[in-house]
Amino acid sequence: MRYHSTRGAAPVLDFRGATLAGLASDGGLYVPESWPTLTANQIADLAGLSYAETAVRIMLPFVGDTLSEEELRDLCEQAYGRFSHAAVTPLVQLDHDQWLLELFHGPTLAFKDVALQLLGLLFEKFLTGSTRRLTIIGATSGDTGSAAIDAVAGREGIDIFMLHPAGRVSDVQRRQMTTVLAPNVHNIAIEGDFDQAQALVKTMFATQALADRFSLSAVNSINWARLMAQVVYYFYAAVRLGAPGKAIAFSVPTGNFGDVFAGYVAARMGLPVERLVVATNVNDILHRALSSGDYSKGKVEQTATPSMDIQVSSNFERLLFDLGGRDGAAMAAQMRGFDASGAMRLTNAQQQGAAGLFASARVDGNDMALAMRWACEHAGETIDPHTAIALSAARALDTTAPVVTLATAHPAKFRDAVERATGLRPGLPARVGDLFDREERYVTLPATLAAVGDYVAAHATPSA
Ligand SMILES: Cc1ncc(COP(=O)(O)O)c(C=O)c1O
Ligand SMILES: N[C@@H](CCOP(=O)(O)O)C(=O)O
Repeated sequence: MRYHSTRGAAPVLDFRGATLAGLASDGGLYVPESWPTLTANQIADLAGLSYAETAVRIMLPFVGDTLSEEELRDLCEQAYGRFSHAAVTPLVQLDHDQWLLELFHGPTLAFKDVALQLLGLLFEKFLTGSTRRLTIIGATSGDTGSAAIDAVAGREGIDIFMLHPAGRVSDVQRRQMTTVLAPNVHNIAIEGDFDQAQALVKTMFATQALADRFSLSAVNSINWARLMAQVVYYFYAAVRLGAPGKAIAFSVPTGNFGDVFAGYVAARMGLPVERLVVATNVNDILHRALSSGDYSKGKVEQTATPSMDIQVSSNFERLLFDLGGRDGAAMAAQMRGFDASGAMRLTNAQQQGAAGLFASARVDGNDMALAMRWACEHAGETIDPHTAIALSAARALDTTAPVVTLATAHPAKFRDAVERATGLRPGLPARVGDLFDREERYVTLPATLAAVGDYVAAHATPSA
């Protein structure tokens, strides 16, 4: 399998190259040259397989010849062996047609572990026997940071620099990052919001002085391997609910558009997906884009769902590229316009293409709290605020298909918000039980390339 940049001007790479590069050198995002498809029989054959084996079947075509099937199986078994639930991503029934897909049974209690546990192992595998070192630069609104740090802490040949917006992540989220004291882990609180952190990461990739000296890589969902691993759970859940004989709808709490784009990939691969609901909080740029074609930035509002306090959704570019006829030059021009003005209009092809599969909803704090209370009172489930945003949208969806809400974080990560809405304060699971007794280490820096770039240059190890 070959990977092309959405902006058409970066080298075409294989899976290993795209994984190690993270972001394409022209500022675009790598996408597979075509979507592999599964027949109805191949989808039916997934029934009863373990999560790790399902992952091998779904990911093998994307990996191409960069790993053998046995090597991929070994990595999947290691990655998903660290989850605390035997089903890895279990389904929980809430109502006759409403389901939760619990994605938070990994080491850091959010859906990011599903992909990042595997990505850490892929980095290690691809670096074995090479003198190349990786300098990973990432931005987090709370969950990617801890999952990425857990996946690479202490690994040979890797330094990780993780930028989070100071004061805008929950205490549990911050401590899950800043109490990891391995020497290759560098936490930076930036004086700004997530969009500024993400923009800084992309600017550092484009800064020659850094790119020439360090082999930069990404752990955010700009890295294709992240999304590839997330496609798996759409198949795993849908097959358990009757696919390929039945179409399933998914409601996805959305910020950077990575998780829901993985659902789009599953649909392109042949999974019968009735609808993908893009559920946003009041930072609703994606809801406006999908409902009216207006993709224009507003100011980032701070909410009880901090991981979704995002206005610029990196992976939306992948969708627009695919729906717009895969024209790299046109995509580059559209993104240049957006970077310059903070706004763009979707083309007719992009808007109509999206309308065939996606629905969207903007859910405010009040409806989020109502959904949390409904889950508690109706089904005895305590859910986190991000999941509640998607559940609220799922319950409003007009469909006869089963609706699966992606439960993206453990409620204990957002204990204050859960308590405010339901009166219940979730306890921290045993695996992170001593979080508040651990020492923290991080620096706080202004959100400028000069400050953060200098810090990275001073603390990273140059690549051989
Ligand atoms: C708990 C939680 N839910 C939802 C999201 C949004 O997912 P995405 O950025 O893939 O759209 C995030 C952040 O990525 C998150 O941490
Ligand atoms: N919500 C994310 C933001 C980064 O998203 P990613 O999926 O692109 O890594 C977070 O929690 O950090």
